[in-house]
Amino acid sequence: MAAGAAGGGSDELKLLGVWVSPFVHRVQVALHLKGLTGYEYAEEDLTNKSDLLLASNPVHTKVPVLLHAGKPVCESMLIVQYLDEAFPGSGPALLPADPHDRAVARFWAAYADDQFFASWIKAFVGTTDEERAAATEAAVAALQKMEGAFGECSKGKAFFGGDGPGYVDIALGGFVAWIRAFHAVASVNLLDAARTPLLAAWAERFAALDAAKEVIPDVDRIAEFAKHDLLPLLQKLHPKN
Ligand SMILES: N[C@@H](CCC(=O)N[C@@H](CS)C(=O)NCC(=O)O)C(=O)O
Repeated sequence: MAAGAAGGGSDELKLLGVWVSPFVHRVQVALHLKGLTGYEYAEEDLTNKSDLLLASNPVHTKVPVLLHAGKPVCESMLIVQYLDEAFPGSGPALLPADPHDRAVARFWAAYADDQFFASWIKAFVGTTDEERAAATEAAVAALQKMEGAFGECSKGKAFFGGDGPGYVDIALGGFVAWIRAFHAVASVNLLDAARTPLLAAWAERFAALDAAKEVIPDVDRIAEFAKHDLLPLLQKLHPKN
């Protein structure tokens, strides 16, 4: 996929992913923003992982993995940082230049995973209504904190990264299509404009980016996956949970 003009050494890039993964979408959006669109994409079957995935990410055996000239980089947000460092001349910098702003951006990107996503996933996999409701509430509370972060990071501009999307936009933006799919499937709008007006407007802007439109699949397709395939897949991958 994603043929197009190979920019700055992107012909040496290979991405191992699955089409529906928000973590893979982060990397695809970052590659697009950097103009590194000539990479090779390999779709994984998580129930039958390729030897390349197992060898490239032996610790977690998860996607995304980015191979650059054959050398693997694992973990979506570490891959985004790597792209900034390995391809400084390609596209805009995704992390801020100022060291303190960078630290703040890394803090909120980690928060999106450790607080927002970690709570929200239980709204999908929770076994009781109470568990799922508590998880949804915790996910909303995390987004309310990120509403405050938006003001701090954007300094009144359109994105966490300022005038254009950056590191935190990619971190949270990777989840926007899934948040919309969750709305469709569970009838819960996590990005309600009454509760988090800045983030609700930001999500519209993020979803309208070419980089997002070109790499992130339709919400309906993700919603179908969430409805029918997510739990069986997770049970197959992690039978003891
Ligand atoms: N923290 C990782 C999370 C990646 C992740 O959870 N990937 C899932 C797909 S969405 C996966 O590969 N799961 C395979 C497994 O659990 O065995 C990142 O940011 O890259």
